Amino acid sequence: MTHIVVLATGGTIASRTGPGGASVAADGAGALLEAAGPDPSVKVEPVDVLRENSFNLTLEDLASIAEAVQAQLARPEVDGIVLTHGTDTIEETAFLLDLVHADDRPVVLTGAQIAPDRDGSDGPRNLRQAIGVAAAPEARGLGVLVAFAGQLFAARGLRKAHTLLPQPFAAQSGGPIGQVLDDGPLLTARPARPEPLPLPGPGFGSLRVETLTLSPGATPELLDHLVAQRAPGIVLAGTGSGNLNRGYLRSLRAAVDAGTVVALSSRVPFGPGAAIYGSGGAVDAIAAGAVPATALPFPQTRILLALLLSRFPADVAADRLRHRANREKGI
Ligand SMILES: NC(=O)C[C@H](N)C(=O)O
Repeated sequence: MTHIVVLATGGTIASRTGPGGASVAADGAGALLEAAGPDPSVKVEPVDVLRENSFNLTLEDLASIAEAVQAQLARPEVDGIVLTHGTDTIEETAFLLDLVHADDRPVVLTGAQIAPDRDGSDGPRNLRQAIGVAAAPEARGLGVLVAFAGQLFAARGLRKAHTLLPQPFAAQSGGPIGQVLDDGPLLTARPARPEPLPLPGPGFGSLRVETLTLSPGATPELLDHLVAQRAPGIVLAGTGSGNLNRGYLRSLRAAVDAGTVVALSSRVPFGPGAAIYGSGGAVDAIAAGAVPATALPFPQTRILLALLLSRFPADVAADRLRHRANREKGI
């Protein structure tokens, strides 16, 4: 019988209302499976990894989740993995798992927008559907996926695009790769996937890789501060297709000279970055030494940069980032 492991990490799918009325992660994998109901065609094994709302997760937690997934994939009897997770940062965890995934067996993330003790909870159905995807032969070889509200997304390019709607997710470019029906996935696309990277290095959990978002009047003082603190990596979420402003350029040059890897991304949720503008825009930022990351959303650019910096010296990490985060290079 197909054997699926369900790893639980918390999130709204596991949250219960506390005495003050606020929702907090509480349920473990066993309770989630009980709520989802039995599927006689699949053997499902519950495993608890963490019990956190995903806004509390650290890079160290993400590394632990990656290790937990690897430990399950090391078991030949396991056919697929489901990971339950808060929706706030599912795009980061799913992407990290996808970057290091070197296996045909599916890893499918899911969660909920409405907690199990609130009216209309979507968790049990999402979990049942995610198990159906993880058990489906056609999901093999697709890497790490997110099954949510009847749709299936590739991890790469995923965005949480709505705070509260039952379907909070969207793809940065394109759309979902299929639907999730109650009897399994209906695929309409196959995600292109680059070669897997090594698992996070020992320093990953404590790496200071920060994101700065550009906006009218934004000053480079926070960038200067991070460089003074010796942050090894910074992601700039520029306006539009990845623009800074004239006042940022000098600090950016100083950051790059100090050995900080600065990735240039965009604060816009959809569409690729592009080097079009001078006068403080992306053309000048790249000339000043920022590494363009045009084909990834900025939260995922940060995860890729942190993973690379945990494994390679800064110059190699910058080079790899350039090759892996730009659509001109294929993916
Ligand atoms: N819907 C959710 O899961 C959101 C929740 N705040 C979390 O990410 O843990």
